[in-house]
Amino acid sequence: MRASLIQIGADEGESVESRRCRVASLVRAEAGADLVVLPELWTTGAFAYERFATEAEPLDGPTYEAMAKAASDAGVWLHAGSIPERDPEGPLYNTSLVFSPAGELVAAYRKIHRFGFDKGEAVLMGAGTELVTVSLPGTTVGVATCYDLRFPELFRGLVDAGAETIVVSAGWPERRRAHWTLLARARAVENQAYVLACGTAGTHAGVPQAGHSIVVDPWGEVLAEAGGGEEVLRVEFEPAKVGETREQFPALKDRVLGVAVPPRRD
Ligand SMILES: O=C(O)CCC(=O)C(=O)O
Repeated sequence: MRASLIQIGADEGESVESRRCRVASLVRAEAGADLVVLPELWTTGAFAYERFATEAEPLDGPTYEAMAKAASDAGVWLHAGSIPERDPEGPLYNTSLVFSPAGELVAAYRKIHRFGFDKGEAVLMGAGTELVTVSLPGTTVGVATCYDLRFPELFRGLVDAGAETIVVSAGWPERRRAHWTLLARARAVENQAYVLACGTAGTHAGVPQAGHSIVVDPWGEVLAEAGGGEEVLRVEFEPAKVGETREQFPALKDRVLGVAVPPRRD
């Protein structure tokens, strides 16, 4: 399976409309790949909080239109990263969109773990409540977004739902780059799954981005890793390796569920 992770920047000097056109061309240029992945909130930048409301769009808005067309023009499965979604009946959501090679929207995932503690996304957006998987030929893909990477139970839930490849779309800051790499590898090892994690480049809203998009195999080996700037990270991987790894080293079968938790003593 050939995957291309398009690590772009979300610089304020570029309008959202021209970035959308640029990203659509980059996706089209990946014709021949099976799966193309974009980062989190690439229209606005994940830290450009004041732009979430002004640039929010309905699920079938301009980013949907452009990405559906780019996916079908290129004939690829496209994880189009996330948009600030405006739900007419609710709050904003940080929503990832996945398109088939025919340009149909096959999944929308509202980020479950919102980042920012008492500010930013955590207060400006609503939390998703549903795990999302998508069946691609040869592998089932689980969908996660940025801060979700810190929550192993979400990934285990995706594995329980059949995920063998987990795509993480992110806008991870440079300051915690070491966590990004470590957590991507940890999630791959503990779930014996491929992890394809696509971040952003450059700086937006004054926050330098880590870049370093990464693809990790089910044994925890790094198959490919980007640098810090804009880059298309291309990788070829073998989905059957998930089943082989799980069979040869069947740690997932040794899970002990429902262990009693003692009361806290503090
Ligand atoms: O967990 C982190 O360090 C970064 C998370 C983040 O930037 C996000 O979810 O937007």
